[in-house]
Amino acid sequence: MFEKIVFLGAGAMAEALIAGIVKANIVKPEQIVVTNKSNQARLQALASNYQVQTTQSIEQAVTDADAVVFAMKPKDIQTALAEVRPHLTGSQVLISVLAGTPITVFHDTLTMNVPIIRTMPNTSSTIGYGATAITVGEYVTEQQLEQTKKLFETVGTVTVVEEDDMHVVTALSGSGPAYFYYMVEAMQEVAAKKGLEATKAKELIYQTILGVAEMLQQTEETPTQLRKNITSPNGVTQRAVEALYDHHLPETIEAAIEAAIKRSEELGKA
Ligand SMILES: NC(=O)C1=CN([C@@H]2O[C@H](COP(=O)(O)OP(=O)(O)OC[C@H]3O[C@@H](n4cnc5c(N)ncnc54)[C@H](OP(=O)(O)O)[C@@H]3O)[C@@H](O)[C@H]2O)C=CC1
Ligand SMILES: O=C(O)[C@@H]1CCC=N1
Repeated sequence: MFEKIVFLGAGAMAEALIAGIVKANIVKPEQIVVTNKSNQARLQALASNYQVQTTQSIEQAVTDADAVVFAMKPKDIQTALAEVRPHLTGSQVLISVLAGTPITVFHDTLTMNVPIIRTMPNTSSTIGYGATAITVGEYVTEQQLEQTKKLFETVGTVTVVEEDDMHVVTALSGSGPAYFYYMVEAMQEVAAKKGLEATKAKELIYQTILGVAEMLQQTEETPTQLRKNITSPNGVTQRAVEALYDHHLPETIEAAIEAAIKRSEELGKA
């Protein structure tokens, strides 16, 4: 495994990965170094919560690292690459979690033959249930690829994809958790309107969504069949599903995914 992993960026996604990696105990917290642009309080919070190292010095962070994770917003990548470039020795693998941003942006900006692995994780990595897609750039060694896969496997599943598929992947699994949270929010709001106690609604809804995920994973059934199993002819579910259809659920989902893909493409061109 990597001896020293550096996170450039200390936001939500960095924390999700750090939390999962530390919990999985595959590298020790002291082998993880985190830095950001300026928010000292944020670094202190991560150090205190996960016992990781923090620094404001890019040089100190990057020079002897063997993996450098780029976890800033896409708009900040050019500045970050300019800061990192003088400290690249050729032995670090660069791992990007940036939405939209193609591997060519790294190569073109750095004008160096550095190994780059582009990933699209999601925040469920925090608890080891992440879904990470990865795509491998030129110059990546077999060992660097295996180590990177292993790293992300400690926080969930890893799916290797073509770089062209990264936009749709981002729309499905990168942003995907937000769609389900939104649905849970809406269900909780209706439950409240109907007068069901919030703790009871929460218990029922959370267990329902967990059960759905496990049924999809554990049974051999398709989602269509699983849905049909619940839908008694002329029963309660049928009415609900018809209402979802009448309110254009499939088109709504498609519109959301198309909008996400479009934004991912825009970020890639920016
Ligand atoms: N959140 C998510 O669910 C997912 C996010 N991603 C990707 O992860 C990346 C980060 O997203 P997220 O964590 O949500 O964003 P946040 O805004 O929460 O965090 C961004 C972090 O980047 C830091 N930063 C900015 N510029 C630099 C720099 N030059 N060098 C080092 N650090 C810098 C910021 O520091 P400071 O606070 O000091 O300004 C901050 O810690 C994005 O590219 C996003 O596309 C990918 C998959 C899922
Ligand atoms: O919203 C975003 O841009 C990032 C990418 C996937 C999830 N969050």
